[in-house]
Amino acid sequence: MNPQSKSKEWKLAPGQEFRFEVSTKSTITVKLKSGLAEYFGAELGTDAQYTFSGTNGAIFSWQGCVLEVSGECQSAYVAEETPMESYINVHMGLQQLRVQAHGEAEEGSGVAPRVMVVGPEDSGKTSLSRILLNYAVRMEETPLFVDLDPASASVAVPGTISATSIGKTIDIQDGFMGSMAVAGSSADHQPLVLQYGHQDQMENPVLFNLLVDKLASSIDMRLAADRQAAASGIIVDTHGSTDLAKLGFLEHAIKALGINVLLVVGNERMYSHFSSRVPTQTTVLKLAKSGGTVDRDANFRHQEQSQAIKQYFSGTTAEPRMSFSTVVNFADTRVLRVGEDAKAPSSTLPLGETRKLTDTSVVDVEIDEGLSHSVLAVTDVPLPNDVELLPVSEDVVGVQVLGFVNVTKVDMDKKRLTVTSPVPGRLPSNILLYSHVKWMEV
Ligand SMILES: Nc1ncnc2c1ncn2[C@@H]1O[C@H](COP(=O)(O)OP(=O)(O)OP(=O)(O)O)[C@@H](O)[C@H]1O
Repeated sequence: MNPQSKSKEWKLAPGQEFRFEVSTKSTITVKLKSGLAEYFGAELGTDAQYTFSGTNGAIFSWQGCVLEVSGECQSAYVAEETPMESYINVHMGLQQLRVQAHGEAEEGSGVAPRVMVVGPEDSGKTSLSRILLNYAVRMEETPLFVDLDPASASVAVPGTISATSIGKTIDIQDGFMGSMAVAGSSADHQPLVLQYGHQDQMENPVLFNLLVDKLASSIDMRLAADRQAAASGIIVDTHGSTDLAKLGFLEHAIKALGINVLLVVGNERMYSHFSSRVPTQTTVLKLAKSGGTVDRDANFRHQEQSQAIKQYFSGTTAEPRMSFSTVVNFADTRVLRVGEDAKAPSSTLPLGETRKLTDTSVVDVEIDEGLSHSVLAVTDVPLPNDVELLPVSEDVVGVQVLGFVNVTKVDMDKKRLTVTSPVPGRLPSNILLYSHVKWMEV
């Protein structure tokens, strides 16, 4: 531990990095006094000051700089060794592909980089994705960020997968969600978000892979309509695991998303595994893990997830947002869930009835207190003419999510639900998609 309570100057020589850990109970402020520096690839402004709380981070300088840091860090030090040279080399290789793809975009024949970052937990995959996206944006590219990690969804709430066009560097303080808040409501920049409803792919592997396929075809459609954006390529962040059972999800996604560059961070075994399994057109590169990455325990991860959901409903430090309460009658609302009852043992079925449900069947969720604090997805799925019928699974599975609501009250006497939403007014549809993710404002 190296507690830093007072304001202190940190001098970085070229190629050095200031690493810090700040608990959720304290806040630090960082100012760039002189020179140039970047936070996971996004340049720090000279007049700006940045605050961090409940975060581990690193400020790197290619040219050298002086930083002024005030507040208490759990740990703070300057590192001389970083993998940034190898990361910028990867960026330059990707940028060459983009330049060729832009040149050929008119004919539509350029092969843009479709990059996936894989590796163990806490190996720095999200940080590397962020660096590569920021470097691309600084070259005036508009890459698509694809987040396939439902446990620590960066762009939306946990339990989802998404694809987002990155048109400006990722917000230094507030991360991907901060960038989303600023991106506003321009349709082309709206993230494509699909509700999975679990944080672990193993909960419903069939559904997870199906959602990846649906996301991949939505991405293809979006990029087919914008060849310049297509030439900027995609960068895919993934869940961290070396578990063989989970590598199959990555192999599936590599094929579905047409990945042509696979970056394996900090794991020889995964590198060897994928080298012999990816399609021939996919280049597999091995990259070192940064010595700065911090192993987060379950408690820290839980706090980060709560923080992400809070950010969704209440905005970011830079752009706080109001949330609005809406009351809906049970009778006017359907909460649908995909697949789970398929796991009920056959013995629980009525005599003579055979199982008809599959992992992607749509089932009604009974509205009762069990829904309290649930984070439900808002859709525009139409209700069938006969209200007794369930919407067909094609309408529900992989449908683009419009937003989320948080169930704050279930009134069983009055048969009413109170939900909060970052958007005022009535819900666009009375069909909500269930998730196991729960959250309560504290
Ligand atoms: N160079 C660095 N210096 C200090 N902290 C860092 C550095 N690189 C990454 N971190 C921190 O280490 C933690 C793990 O990094 P990151 O989230 O990028 O890993 P990951 O592999 O994506 O994790 P996951 O297991 O969730 O997939 C994060 O808190 C991140 O902010």
